[in-house]
Amino acid sequence: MTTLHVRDLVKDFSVRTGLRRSRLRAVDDVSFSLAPGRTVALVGESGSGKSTVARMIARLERPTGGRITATAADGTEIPDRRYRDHVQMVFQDPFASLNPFHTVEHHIARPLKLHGVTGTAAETRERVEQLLERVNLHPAADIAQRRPHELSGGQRQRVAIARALAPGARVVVADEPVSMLDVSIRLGVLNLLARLQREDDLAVLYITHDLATARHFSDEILVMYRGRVVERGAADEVILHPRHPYTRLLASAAPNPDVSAGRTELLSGTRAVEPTGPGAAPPADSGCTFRDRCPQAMDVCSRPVRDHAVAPGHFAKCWLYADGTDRVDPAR
Ligand SMILES: Nc1ncnc2c1ncn2[C@@H]1O[C@H](COP(=O)(O)OP(=O)(O)OP(=O)(O)O)[C@@H](O)[C@H]1O
Repeated sequence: MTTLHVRDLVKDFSVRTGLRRSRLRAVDDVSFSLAPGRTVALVGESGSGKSTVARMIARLERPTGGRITATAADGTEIPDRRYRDHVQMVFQDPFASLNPFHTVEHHIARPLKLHGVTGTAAETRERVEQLLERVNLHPAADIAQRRPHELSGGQRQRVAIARALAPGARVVVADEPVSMLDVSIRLGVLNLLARLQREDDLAVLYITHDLATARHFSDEILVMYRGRVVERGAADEVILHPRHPYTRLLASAAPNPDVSAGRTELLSGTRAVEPTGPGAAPPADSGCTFRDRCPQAMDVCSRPVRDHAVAPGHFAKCWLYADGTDRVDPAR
């Protein structure tokens, strides 16, 4: 059992605008925990900082500030050298994440050997086949000898998932794991992740644009806008009763997220309300980052805003709720 703790995470990038260099705060003071058996969804439009959070968790980017730690069931911190045994990533693009020159077996055997999971060649081969069976790739012995171009996108993503599990990972960060796949196979891959999570009690961070699958596959949702988590709470609560004006805008731009309404709607995804580009984020601590687009902006919104409780376990980083009441939805 491994729990991931993300505390006060900040990432600044240096960006060139013409001849000048400026600082872009891509991730601004983000904190959350990923507990065993739980899925947290990180949602938001393009450029909100979701992938940067994922890349820092996967240690592909170094944080400018804050801390990411993993702890074992007894609360002791996992040492740096063992962090990658516990925390693994599934990337968006199954075509780019597998090396076209290597077989499936090579891709999965490598982490098994690197992380000391298996010793002999026979052991490794057996474990590779077990992992392929677990992700429903049959016949495993045959799939193991194929190269990525001989597999469909969905099969490749299953290989990527098997590879992530190979070191015995307990925390899986899935960054838009189905957005590049054919709509008809997305649900199968998400259901696979959900099953593996249940079986192994994994902690999963599911990064997506899609509010419908975020609601269906996660326990908790964090909504990011321009680097900040602007709303967080239980998945149903955030989707059915969004409080931050940005979440409301996202929800209104999304197809009906009622999962029972049917598979087509569940899979159709949300469109970005408006892409945010480099340099779009105002300087840190200069008030609400959404105020220039917010239909309910007030003078006070230029002042730094903290999380305000809007319901038990449900928070919005919004001045509308500063006095503890919901001025927008008084019925609740
Ligand atoms: N290496 C980099 N150098 C400079 N700016 C970067 C770099 N990586 C990301 N950014 C910027 O940081 C911001 C957040 O990007 P990020 O990719 O994390 O967003 P995202 O929410 O994951 O978007 P998408 O859904 O499109 O992947 C964007 O403005 C992006 O242009």
